[in-house]
Amino acid sequence: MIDANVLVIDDDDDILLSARLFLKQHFNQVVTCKSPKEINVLLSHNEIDIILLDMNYQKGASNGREGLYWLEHILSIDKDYVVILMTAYGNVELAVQAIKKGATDFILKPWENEKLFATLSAASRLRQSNKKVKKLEKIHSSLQKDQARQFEHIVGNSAPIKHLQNTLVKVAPTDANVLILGENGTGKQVFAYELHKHSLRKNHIFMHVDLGSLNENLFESELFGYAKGAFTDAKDDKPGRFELADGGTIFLDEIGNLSQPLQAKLLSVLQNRTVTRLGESKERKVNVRLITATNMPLHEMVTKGTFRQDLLFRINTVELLLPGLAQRGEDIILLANHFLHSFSTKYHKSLYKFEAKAESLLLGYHWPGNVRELQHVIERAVIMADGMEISAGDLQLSPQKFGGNTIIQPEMGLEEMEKLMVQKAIDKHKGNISRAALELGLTRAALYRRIEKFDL
Ligand SMILES: Nc1ncnc2c1ncn2[C@@H]1O[C@H](COP(=O)(O)OP(=O)(O)OP(=O)(O)O)[C@@H](O)[C@H]1O
Repeated sequence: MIDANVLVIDDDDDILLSARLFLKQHFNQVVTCKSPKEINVLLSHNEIDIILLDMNYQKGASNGREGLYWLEHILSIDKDYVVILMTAYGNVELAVQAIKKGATDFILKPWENEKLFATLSAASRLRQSNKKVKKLEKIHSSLQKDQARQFEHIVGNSAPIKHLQNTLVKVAPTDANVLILGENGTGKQVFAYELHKHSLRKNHIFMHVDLGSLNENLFESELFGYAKGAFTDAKDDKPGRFELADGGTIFLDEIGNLSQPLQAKLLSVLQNRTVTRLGESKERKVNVRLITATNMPLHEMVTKGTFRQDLLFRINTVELLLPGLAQRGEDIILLANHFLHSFSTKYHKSLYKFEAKAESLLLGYHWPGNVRELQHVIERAVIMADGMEISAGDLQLSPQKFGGNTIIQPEMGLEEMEKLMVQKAIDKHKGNISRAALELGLTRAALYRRIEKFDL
């Protein structure tokens, strides 16, 4: 039994009866009707997959014009309907014309049952694959929407973030290969997606591949695909991520984790702009924009010989270095408020601000896990908090967790803490105001104002 529903439209009762008797043995559901005028109602009430359509309805008519008219009508309702026309010998040319207009096939009357079955089962396979494609298109577009929602925009007002955003706007539409460097949780993925969103490929796919999660065996089959029979489990042909990303952007995350042999394989794909599926010799052209990211020191790794210099040169036409959160002082409260509002909505709370003590704590913390850690801290605090404000206690940041040799304590006031951070940055950079300002996420002028204010 084939899992497809067939609609047969013909003005001849005998034809309808014999079609129904035969098709019922092979197809899920068979609906018949005498007049094409009922098409709208029938299609809106039944899940029809295949339509078997006669070409002439009015008495004595043989020019097939009605069939063409109803064919167009059906395809205007949904272009993915599979329509098969029924025609007498003399009308074969007309049937060919109908195929040009979008019919899938035609069958000659009187039909042989075997031929009718073969035509309809091929049609049902086509319908199934049309449905699959539609479903995948839907998944794709909803994934893209999800991604867009998840990374609505880059939150940040500090000098380094503004500088990065300026660079991003210039680089995004160029198709240049971009390497994003930065510690864990600094927003490398957010920036990669933002680059895609501002590129000329924005309406195509953004394919994120976490290279860190692919072992030596999976790397090639996942990235370049395989042919049926290439290995024991290869039951079907499968395109790799590069082919799937064709026309769009491929984001290779954790590129610093690649072993030397895999670096060589990747380099050859990037140089030739073609991939070869495992078990095949055919080279397939791929047109992708490449963005890579890592938290590993790639330049140092090149010096040590653990990362190929030629691969680095291939991927780093433009480099973006994302600063750690602790070096973007100004952004901490901005991001914290951003997360506060989104988690408040998610957990149906009416929290709208942080108590002053809580803000001081956030500013003084070391943030080794960067923005991701801040996001988790705020999520937990929103869940724990009572009332309208997040208190210092809700944050659950213990003094021991404050990094380095800092002497910042949670009970300090905001001003005191700010003064200490400014002093620390100036000491660390041995009085170099530009570098200290960059670390604090301030302009030089803003840092000078604070130096004056705190009499440093
Ligand atoms: N500037 C930002 N604005 C808004 N959200 C941000 C920003 N930076 C990071 N985030 C959020 O912080 C989390 C971590 O960011 P992301 O995954 O991009 O970091 P990453 O550097 O790619 O991390 P990893 O190296 O661990 O893969 C994400 O949930 C992201 O949405």
